[in-house]
Amino acid sequence: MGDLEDFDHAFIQAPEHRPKLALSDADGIPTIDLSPIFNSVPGTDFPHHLVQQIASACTEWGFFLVVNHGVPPEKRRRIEAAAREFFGQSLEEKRKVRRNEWVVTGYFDTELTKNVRDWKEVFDFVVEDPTVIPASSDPDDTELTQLVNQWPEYPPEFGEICEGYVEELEKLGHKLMELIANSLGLPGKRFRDYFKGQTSSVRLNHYPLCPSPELALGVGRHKDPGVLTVLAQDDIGGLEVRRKRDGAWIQVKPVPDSFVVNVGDITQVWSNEKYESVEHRATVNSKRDRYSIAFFFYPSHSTIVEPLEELIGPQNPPKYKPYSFGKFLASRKRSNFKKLNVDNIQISDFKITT
Ligand SMILES: O=C(O)CCC(=O)C(=O)O
Ligand SMILES: [Fe+2]
Repeated sequence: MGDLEDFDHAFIQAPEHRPKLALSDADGIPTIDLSPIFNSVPGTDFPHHLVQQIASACTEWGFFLVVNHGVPPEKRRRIEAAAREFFGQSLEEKRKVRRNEWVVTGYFDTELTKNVRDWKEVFDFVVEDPTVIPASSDPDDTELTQLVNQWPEYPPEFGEICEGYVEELEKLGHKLMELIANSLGLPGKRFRDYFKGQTSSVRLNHYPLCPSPELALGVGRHKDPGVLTVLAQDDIGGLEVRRKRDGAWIQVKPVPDSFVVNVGDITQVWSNEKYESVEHRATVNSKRDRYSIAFFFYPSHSTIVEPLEELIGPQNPPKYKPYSFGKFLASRKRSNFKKLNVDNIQISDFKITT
């Protein structure tokens, strides 16, 4: 991206999607203190007030911040430093671990979100190495394939640092899902088995300085397709969330040592829309570049995603048809390369319309 001379038209958002000065909502995105979960007796439900906070954050915003989350600060600092070292290299070096048609992990700097280019460069890795997913999106094809990581030579120990971070994020992800389960009136371990053979991944984002931040976005508006996303953002700011109440874009102010959590599309389906996956985007700026690290918590490829049976009934019929998460992933992966001029597969494709 650094080799851009003039402002490339591929990055220009349609006027209605260009970032305006986002509102800040003083009592906006809630901050939730997770310390009670480390003090509660294993095997018992979490304190009622904590579960209540999760329920209202998920219902009203689909987004919340967590503090006292149990992730050791040094593990976060190490991966943040490693990301800076990695992205600080020449494009030639970074492209040595470039994503390609066969290896979907590694470095990538030409992502399109809704067919407009994002002002960013990323490095992706999978949590389970290898990760098993279907070879194709064809429902009759039972062949599987493996996603493997590719690690750069520099900085040294990059792979170990990333793995050390993810180990902690996975623990946090499970805790958050226990809280979400309780908040839906379900037992804490309700979601656990879906993650055996998880397809989770991590994306290191770098948003370079942008000469025309009013025309482009670091990431265009989108929803996350997984169960849950846990984001570490630096102190620059730029993440914006669509407020459910009125559709206004609200900034998520950086809070040191916090993580931003949002529920993804799978949680929307599982909860039969009690919780919704909310649109978000990232703006860029011309003064300071920005970094973030997203942990995408995804279930096993064999998961059939559908509204949970405990949450549906005659008064609350299922709003979605079951779909295979593996086939969904395979279809997304294919569209990354073919760049067909159609939207990615979405959960709305499985919505039951009455
Ligand atoms: O970097 C950010 O603030 C948001 C990133 C994001 O939404 C994503 O990677 O899915
Ligand atoms: Fe996202």
